[in-house]
Amino acid sequence: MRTAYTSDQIRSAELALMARLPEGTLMDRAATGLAGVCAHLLAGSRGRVYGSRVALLIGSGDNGGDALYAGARLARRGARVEAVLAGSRTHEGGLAALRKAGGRAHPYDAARARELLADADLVMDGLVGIGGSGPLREPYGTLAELTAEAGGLVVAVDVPSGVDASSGRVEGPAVRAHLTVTFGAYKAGLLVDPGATHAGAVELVDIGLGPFLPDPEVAALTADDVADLLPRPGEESDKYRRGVVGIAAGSDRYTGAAVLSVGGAVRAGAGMVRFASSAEPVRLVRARWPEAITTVLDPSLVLKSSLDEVGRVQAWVLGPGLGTGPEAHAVARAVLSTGVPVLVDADGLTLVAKDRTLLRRAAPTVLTPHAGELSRLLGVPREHIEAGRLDHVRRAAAELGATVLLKGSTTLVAEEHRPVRVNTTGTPWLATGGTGDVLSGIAGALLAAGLTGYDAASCAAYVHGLAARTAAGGGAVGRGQAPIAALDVAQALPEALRTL
Ligand SMILES: NC(=O)C1=CN([C@@H]2O[C@H](COP(=O)(O)OP(=O)(O)OC[C@H]3O[C@@H](n4cnc5c(N)ncnc54)[C@H](O)[C@@H]3O)[C@@H](O)[C@H]2O)[C@@H](O)CC1
Ligand SMILES: Nc1ncnc2c1ncn2[C@@H]1O[C@H](COP(=O)(O)OP(=O)(O)O)[C@@H](O)[C@H]1O
Ligand SMILES: [K+]
Repeated sequence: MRTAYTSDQIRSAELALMARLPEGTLMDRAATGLAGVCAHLLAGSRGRVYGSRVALLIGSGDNGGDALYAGARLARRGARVEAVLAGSRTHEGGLAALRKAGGRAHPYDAARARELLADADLVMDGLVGIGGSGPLREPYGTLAELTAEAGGLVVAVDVPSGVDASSGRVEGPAVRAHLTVTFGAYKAGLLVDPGATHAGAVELVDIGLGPFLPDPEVAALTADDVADLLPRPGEESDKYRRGVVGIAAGSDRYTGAAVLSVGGAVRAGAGMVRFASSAEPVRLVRARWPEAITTVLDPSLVLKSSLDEVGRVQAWVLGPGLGTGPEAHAVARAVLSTGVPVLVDADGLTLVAKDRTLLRRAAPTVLTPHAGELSRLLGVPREHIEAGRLDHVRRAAAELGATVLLKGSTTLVAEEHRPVRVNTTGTPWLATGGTGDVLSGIAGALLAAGLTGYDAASCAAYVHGLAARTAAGGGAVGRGQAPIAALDVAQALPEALRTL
C-alpha cells in the first residue's frame, strides 16, 4: 500500500524525528537525495553533470533551503548553478553553501529570470513546499509562468509550488514539473488531480520519517494488494458461491450501457450475471453475452417493488441506461429495498439525487458518480468538485452514508473513517463513452463475490484502469497506442487480470 499524508501530518512527524537528530540532519538528507535525482536526470539528458546549467527558484522558507543545498552539491560536481532569490528572505545556510561551492545568486528580476530559465538544462522549483498556502503570491506566480514558457526540464522540490500539498488543489499559477522529488512520505496532493498532473512523476526520498507517521489520509493499492484482495475460485467453488450479480440497467431507449455493464461483470469473473430490464436491452444482452440469465421485468410487479421473478443475487448494479422516468424510479426503489449491497451508477444516481429517501437502507451502497453526477448529488457546481476532488468525495461519503467512487482523471474511493483510496492505473484513453458502464459491472461482480464496498470499488477501479492500458497498448500515453472503445476494456480484462 502506498500511503500519503497532509502537510500537518508530515510536519508533526518531522518535528518528532527532528527532536532526536542533530540540527540540519533532515535538510541534509533531503538535499542529498534531491541532488542525486537531478544529477541522474542531467546525466541522462546531457551525458554529464559537469558544465550543465541549473537554475534554482528560491522562496523564503526551508523549501528554498533544500534547493540551495542541492544546488551546492551540483555546483561541486561542475554544474553552473544560478539561483533566483524570490522571497523576502533566504535560507542563510543554504545560500552560503551555494556560494561556497561556486554557485551564484541573484535577487529577482523578471528579465534576468526569463534569460536564466531559458538557458537552463534543469530548473529546480524551491519556491514553496508544505508551508505554502493559497494562490502563489508575486513574484512566484510570474516565475511559475516563466518556467512553463522556458520549456526546460523542471524538478519540483517536495511539492510543485502553487499546488496545495494536502489536497492537490491549484488556485492560480502553479509550477508544472516533469518530476517531483518529495521528502519523507507522499503528500496527498501529489496523487490527486489537479496536483498530480502538476507533479509529473513522483520520486520519494527517505529521510527516516516512517516510524513517526500517523494513519494516512490517502492510500493507493499496489498490484500486490489488489492480487491479495481479488476473489479466486477454490476447488469446491460453484457459480453461486463465486457470486451472482444482478444488473438492472438499460431501457428501450438506451441499450448499449446494459451490454457494457454486463460485459464488465462477465469478464471480471462473476459466478453468474442475472440481467433484468425491458424487452429490447434483454434481447441485445442475450445476443452479446449468452452467459447472462435474463428477465424481462414486468412493470406491474416492479411497481410493487418485487424483483422475485429475477432470482437470488448477492449484489445489484443499478442504473446504466436505466432512464429516469417513473418506471426507472420503481426499479430503483425495488433494487434499493433489497438487503444486499447495491452499486448505483449513471441514471441510478440521477434518481437518487432527486429522491434521497432511496438511500435509506441497511445494506451497503456504493455510488460511482463522475464530477457532474456528484455535482447533482451534493448541489455543488461541477468545477468546485473537479478543483477539490478529495474534499468533495469525503463529504459525499459522509453525507450520503455510502461508499463513493468519484470517476475522472483521478479516481478516488471514499468511505467514512477510512483513508481515501486513489487509483494509480488508468489512462486518459478511458475518457470515452461507455467505459463507466464497464466499471459498474466489474465492481458489481466483486461486490457479489463478497468484497466490501470499499475494496470492491477500489479493486474495480484498479483492474478497469489496467485493462484500459492493456487495450490501448500499455504504458503511459504515447506512440504505439491506439484509442479504445468501452467494449475493448471489458475484452482486455482477462489479459489484465492474468498479470495480477
Ligand atoms: N521541516 C523539516 O524537517 C524538513 C523540511 N523540509 C523542507 O521544508 C519545506 C517546508 O519549509 P517551510 O515550513 O519553511 O515552508 P515553505 O518553504 O514550504 O514555505 C514557507 C514560506 O513560503 C511563504 N509562502 C507560503 N505560501 C505562499 C504563497 N502562496 N505564495 C508565496 N509565498 C508563500 C511563507 O510566507 C513562508 O515564507 C518542505 O516542503 C521541505 O522542502 C526538508 O528540508 C526536510 C525536512
Ligand atoms: N482523463 C482521464 N484519465 C483517466 N481516466 C479517465 C479520464 N476521464 C475519464 N476517465 C475514466 O473513464 C471512465 C468514464 O466513465 P463515465 O464518466 O461514467 O462515462 P460513461 O458514462 O460514458 O461510461 C471512468 O472510469 C473515469 O474514471
Ligand atoms: K516547491
